Amino acid sequence: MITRHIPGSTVGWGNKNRGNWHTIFISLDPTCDETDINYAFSFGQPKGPSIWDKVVVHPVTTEGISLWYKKHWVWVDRIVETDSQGVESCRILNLTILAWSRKVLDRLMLDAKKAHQLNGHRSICVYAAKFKYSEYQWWHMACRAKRSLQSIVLDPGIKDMLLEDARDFLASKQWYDSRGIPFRRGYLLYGAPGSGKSSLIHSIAGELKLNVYVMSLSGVGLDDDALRELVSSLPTRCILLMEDIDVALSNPLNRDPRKKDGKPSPSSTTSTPAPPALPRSRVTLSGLLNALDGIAAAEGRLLFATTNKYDALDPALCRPGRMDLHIEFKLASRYQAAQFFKYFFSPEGHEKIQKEESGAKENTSGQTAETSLRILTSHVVTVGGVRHRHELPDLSPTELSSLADQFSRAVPEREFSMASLQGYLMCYKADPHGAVAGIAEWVLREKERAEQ
Ligand SMILES: Nc1ncnc2c1ncn2[C@@H]1O[C@H](COP(=O)(O)OP(=O)(O)OP(=O)(O)O)[C@@H](O)[C@H]1O
Repeated sequence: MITRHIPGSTVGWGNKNRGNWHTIFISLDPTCDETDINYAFSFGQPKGPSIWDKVVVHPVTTEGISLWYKKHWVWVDRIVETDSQGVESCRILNLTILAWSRKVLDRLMLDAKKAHQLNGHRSICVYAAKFKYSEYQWWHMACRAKRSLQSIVLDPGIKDMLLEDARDFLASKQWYDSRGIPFRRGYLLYGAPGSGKSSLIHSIAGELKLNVYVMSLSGVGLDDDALRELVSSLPTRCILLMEDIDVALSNPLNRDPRKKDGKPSPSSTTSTPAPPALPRSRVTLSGLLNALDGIAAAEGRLLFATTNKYDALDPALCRPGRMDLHIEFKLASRYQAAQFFKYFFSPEGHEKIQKEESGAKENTSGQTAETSLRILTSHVVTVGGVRHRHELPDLSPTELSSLADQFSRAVPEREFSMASLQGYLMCYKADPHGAVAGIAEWVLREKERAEQ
C-alpha cells in the first residue's frame, strides 16, 4: 500500500491491488479545502460529469456510485469516519477499477488533474439543501462560471471591504483558535430586491474559490433538527447562503412555538373562518440560532444571509458573532447607473462577459476559451432559439463616458433597481446610443406603471 501526500494540498492518497481489482483511496483531511478535492478529482465537462460531481451528490453518506472511464467500470464510494464524539475526523474516497493494470487509475488521476487545470478554477459548485429520500441533504446543483467582481456595480468601497474582510477571516484560523473564538463569520446583506446581493455572494465565492451551499429556511419539511444536521455537515471553508432569511422567521410562532400551548390564537376565535394557511417552515428562531453557533455548527464557513426586510429580523439573529457585518443594498444611485452603463458597453465588459460565457459553454459544448475569445467584441443574442450576433460600435473611452453620463442623468437617484436597469439595457445590447435616447421615456413609463 502506498500513501502519498499531494504537494500543496491536504489530500493524501494511496492504493492497494487485489488481483485485477485496483483501488485508489484518497483520505481527505477534515480541514481540507474543497478546491483541493476538486483539484484531485474534478473532470471538467465536456468529458461528462466529473467524478467529483457524482461523488458529492452524497457528500456525507457512504452510498457508492459507478461510472465508466475509458471503457473501464469504476466504482466510487465514500467513507466518513467520525471520532468518539461523533465529529467527522476523516473522509475517504475509494475508487475501484477492474483492469489488467492499475495504470488506468494513474491515467484517471492525471486526467482529473489536467481537466481541472484546464478548467482553470473557472467555476464554483453550487449545492442546495433538498428533501429527498425522507431527509434533507446537500445536493450538487450546478457548476457555475465565476462571475467577475467587476461586473457588479455598487457604491465605492463596498465590494473591496467585503472581500477583504472575508479574505482576512479565512486567513485567521490561528488567531481565532488562540483566543477561543469560534471560527465563523456572518454577513447580512439586506435591502432592495434586485440590487446585487446574490450576485455579489456568487462573485465573492469565485474570488475566494469557495463552493456555495444554498438553503431556504422556508423549505417544506425543514425543521430545527434537519437544519442543524445540514449546517453541521457543511465542509470547512465554504459559503453557506441563507436566502430571504426573514421568510421563515416572519412566522410569529417561530420565536417560541410552545408559548401558545396549543390554544387557539385570537384571530381564530372570531366567527370569520381564517384563510387556509400556507405551508410554513417549522424552523424556530432558537433552532436557527443553535444551528448557526451551537456546538455542532461548522467552523470555517462564511455565512451570507440575505433579506429584503431587515426590520423584521430578531436582534438576537443579527448580533455580532452571528451576523458580523450588515450591508445595506439600495436602489441604484446615479453613480451606479453610469458605471454599469460603462461596463455593459465597454469592450472589457464584453470581454469579461464572453469569458464568463465561454466558461459556461465549455461546460456544455466543449468550446475552448481560445475560440470564444475570437468573438470578443461581438455580442451573441438568443431570440427564439436563433442566435444573432451584434457588433458593438467602436466607442472611445471619452464617448463612452459621455454616453454613460447622459444615461445616468436621466435615471432618478435611488428609484430603480440595478436589475431593472440591466433589464432595460438588455433591450439595447449593442446600441448604447439607443439606450441613451430611450431612457427618459422608459423612466416615465415605469413611474406611471408603478403609480397604477
Ligand atoms: N449592483 C449590481 N451590479 C450589476 N448587476 C446587478 C446589480 N444588482 C443587480 N444586478 C443584476 O440584476 C439581477 C438580479 O440581481 P441579484 O439576484 O443579485 O439581486 P438580489 O439583490 O439578490 O435580489 P433579490 O433580493 O430579489 O433576491 C442579476 O442578473 C444581476 O446581474
